[in-house]
Amino acid sequence: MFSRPRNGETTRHLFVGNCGPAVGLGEQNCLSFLPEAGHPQVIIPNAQASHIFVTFDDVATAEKALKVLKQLPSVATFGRSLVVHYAALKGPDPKPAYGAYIRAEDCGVPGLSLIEDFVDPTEEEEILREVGAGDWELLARRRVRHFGYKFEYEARNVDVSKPIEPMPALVQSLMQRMRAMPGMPALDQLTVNDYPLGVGLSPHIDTHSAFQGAICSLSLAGPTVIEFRRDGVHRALRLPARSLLIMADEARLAWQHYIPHRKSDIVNSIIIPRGHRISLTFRQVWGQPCRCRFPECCDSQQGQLPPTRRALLQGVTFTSQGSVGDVPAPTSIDHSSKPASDCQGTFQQQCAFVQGSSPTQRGPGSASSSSIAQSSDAESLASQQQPLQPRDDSSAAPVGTHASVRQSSDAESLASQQHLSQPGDDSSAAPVSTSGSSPLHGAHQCEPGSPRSLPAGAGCSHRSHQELEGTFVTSMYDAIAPHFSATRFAVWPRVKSFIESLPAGTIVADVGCGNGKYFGVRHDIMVLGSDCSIGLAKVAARRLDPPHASQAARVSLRADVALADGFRLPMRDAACDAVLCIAVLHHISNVPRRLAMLRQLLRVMRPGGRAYVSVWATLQEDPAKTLAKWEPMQASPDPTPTQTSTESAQVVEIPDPPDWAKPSPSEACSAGTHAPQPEDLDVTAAQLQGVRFDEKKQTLVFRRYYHLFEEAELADLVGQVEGAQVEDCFYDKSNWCVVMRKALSEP
Ligand SMILES: O=C(O)CCC(=O)C(=O)O
Ligand SMILES: [Fe+2]
Repeated sequence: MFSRPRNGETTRHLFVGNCGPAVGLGEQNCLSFLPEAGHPQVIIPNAQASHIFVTFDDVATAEKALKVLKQLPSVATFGRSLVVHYAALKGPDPKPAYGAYIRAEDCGVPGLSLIEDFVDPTEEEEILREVGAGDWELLARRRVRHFGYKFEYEARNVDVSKPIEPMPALVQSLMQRMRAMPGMPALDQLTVNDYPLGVGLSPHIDTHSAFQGAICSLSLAGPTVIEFRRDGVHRALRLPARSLLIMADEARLAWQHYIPHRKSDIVNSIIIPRGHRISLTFRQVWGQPCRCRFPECCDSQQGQLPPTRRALLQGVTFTSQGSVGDVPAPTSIDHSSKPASDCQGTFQQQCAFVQGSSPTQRGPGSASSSSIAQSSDAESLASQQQPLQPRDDSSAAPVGTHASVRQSSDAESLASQQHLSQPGDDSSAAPVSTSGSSPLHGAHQCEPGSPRSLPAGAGCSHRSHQELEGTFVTSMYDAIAPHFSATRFAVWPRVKSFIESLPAGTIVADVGCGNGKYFGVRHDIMVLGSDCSIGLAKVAARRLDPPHASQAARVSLRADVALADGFRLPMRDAACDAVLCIAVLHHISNVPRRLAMLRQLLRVMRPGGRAYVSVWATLQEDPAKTLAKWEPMQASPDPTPTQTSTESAQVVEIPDPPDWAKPSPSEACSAGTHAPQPEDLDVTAAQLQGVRFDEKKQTLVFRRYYHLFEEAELADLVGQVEGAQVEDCFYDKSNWCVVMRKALSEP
C-alpha cells in the first residue's frame, strides 16, 4: 500500500518505525504523541506490526509532523525513538471514507443488528458446498444464484407468480433459526452473492414492493465492510465471516447499503485484508404496494429512488457452470473484438484532446493541482459527481409518452439516424408522439442552431457541432444512462425552491430531464420532461410507471416524457408556464446553438413565464476534486471567443465495466458462456468513439463534451435573446444559474 518515495519526494504520508502494536504502541498511544494539525489518520498494516503509517491532510502538515516526531522519544512513546520518513502511496488511497464500527448498535442506523458467529466453520463449509454447486448468473463483476424466487436485476423486483428452485436442505434449517427470531418475516427467497476479491456492491435500497420485513445477510468465507447512507450521513459496519447482518425497519427501508469496491478495509486503524466473500441474503417476497412511512424511499409511493446502474441494460446476463471459488474473471476483455482501444487513438489524434491534465493546463477553476486520483469505486464516483449534474442536449426524435415505458423502435432508429447521419443539419423537424391531451402536442417551430461545416484543419473529425454533440454528449449518455442515472438522484435545493415557488397547476417543461429526478418534487404541477438521449428518456419514463406502484402514487405523479432535443421541443408556443434547463446548455458547442436553445425555451413559455437555467462553471468550488477529471480540448470546431480554454471533456469512469466486458475466449469456452458483444447493447461503433478501456483500472472511460461557463457568460447570453430578461443570476455549487423571464409583451 505504501512504499518509500523515489527521489526524496515529500508526501502527506509518513512511515513511523519502532512503533505499532508489536511494541505496545497502538492507535490510541500514537494519537497521543502525533500533532493534531492535519487530522492524522493512523494506519496499522496488521495486528503484529512494528511500524505504522500516518496520513495527513496535506504535505505541509506531514512535514511539520515529521520534524516533531523526529524529536521524540518522550514518555508517550515509552522512551522509544521513532524512525520517521515519508511514504508514497501505491494504488488507491486506503483511507476509508468512514471508520467502520464493530457493533451494529454503535452505528446509529436504527433497525440494524449483527450476530457474530451465527454459523460455525463446519456449517460454513457445508453451506458453501451446498450453494456453490449449480448454475450461476454472471453480473458485471460478481456472480449470483437465487433460490425460492429469482431476483430480476433489471426490474429490481421478483415475479411472485414464478417460484424457482427451493432452498437447499442445510439452508432450510438455517432459515428455521432465523425465522424463530422475534419480528422476522417468513423468509422465502435467497440470493447468493459471490464477490471476488476487491469487488463490492453499488448503493441501493432493496425494492420495498419486492420484499417485506427484515432482510438478513449471512457473510461467509471472507470479511467485508458494509456502508449505509441516508441524507448525507454515512456509517460503516464490519461484517466478519460467519456473521449474520439483520436490516430491519429504518435500516432496511430508508438507508442505502453498499460495499465499496476495494481489497482491504481499515477497522480500528488496522488494515483488514478482504478475501473472496460469499453472502447469503434472505428475504420474504412481497409483490404488493408498500405503505411504509418512508415514502421518499419507496417505489410504491413515488419516492425519488436512484435507479440501479443495471436497470435498462439489455440482454447482458449470461450463465456458467461452476462452483464457489471458481469465479471466471468477468472484467477481462478481449480487445480483438472491440474497437475501444482503437477509438482512443482516433480520439486523441483527430480531436486533439490532451490526454490527462497537467498543472499548466486549464481546467475548472484553473487550479494547479492535478493530483487527485480517479475514483475507482461506485460510491466515491457517485459522491464526487452528485453536485454536478450534466444533462443532455442536441439531436431529436420522439419517444412514446405518458406514464409508461414505451419504447418505440421507430423513435429509436430515428434518433440514431438523426444524430449519427445528419451532420450540420439541425433544422429537420422531429415528429411528435404524444398522449392526446398532453401539451406535448401540436405545432412547434424549429430553431436551427448554427449548422455549418468545420473549417478545414480544425483538427477534429467532426463535421459539425451537431455531430460533435451527438458523439460526445448524446451517445455518451445513451451508453452510460443506467450508471449515470444511478449517480444522479439528489434534488438540488435551489432547483427545488424554484419548483416550489411555482403556483399549483403550473405546466413545467423540463428540458434535458435526464432521469426525471425533478418529476416528483410537486404533485400539483405537470412536468413535461424531454431528453435527447433515449437511454435517459427511458429511465425517466420508467419512473412514471414503476412496478408495484400503488394506484394513488401513479395518479399523483403528473409527468410525461418525450425524446426530443432542446432545439426542437415538441410543444406549442407558450404551452408552458415555466422551464427547467438544468446542466444542458454546457453541452452545446457554440454560441449560436446556445442562443438557439435559449430561444426555444422562451418559445414554449408563456409571456411572464420563468426558466431556471444552470450550467457548469469554470470556477469550481473544489477545483482539486474535479480537475483530474477534465481534459482541455485544444481544437474544437469553429472556436468562438468565449471558448478559449474552456472547452473540456470530462472523463467519466464506469467503475463496474458494463457487461460487454467479457471473459477471455478460453474462459468463455471452458465456462460455456455466451459472451455479450457490443451489439447486444444499444451501443454503436460511433458511440464507442469517446470510450476507451483503461487496462490498469479495468474500467471503461467515457468522455463527454462540456463548455464551461465564465462568470456572467450565461447572463450575457440570455441578455442577447430578444424577449428574455435576466431575473436572477447566481452561483450555486460550481454552477452558474440564471432565472430567465419571458417579457410580458412579445417584442
Ligand atoms: O452481500 C451482502 O451482504 C448484501 C447483498 C445485498 O444487499 C443484496 O443482494 O441486495
Ligand atoms: Fe441489498
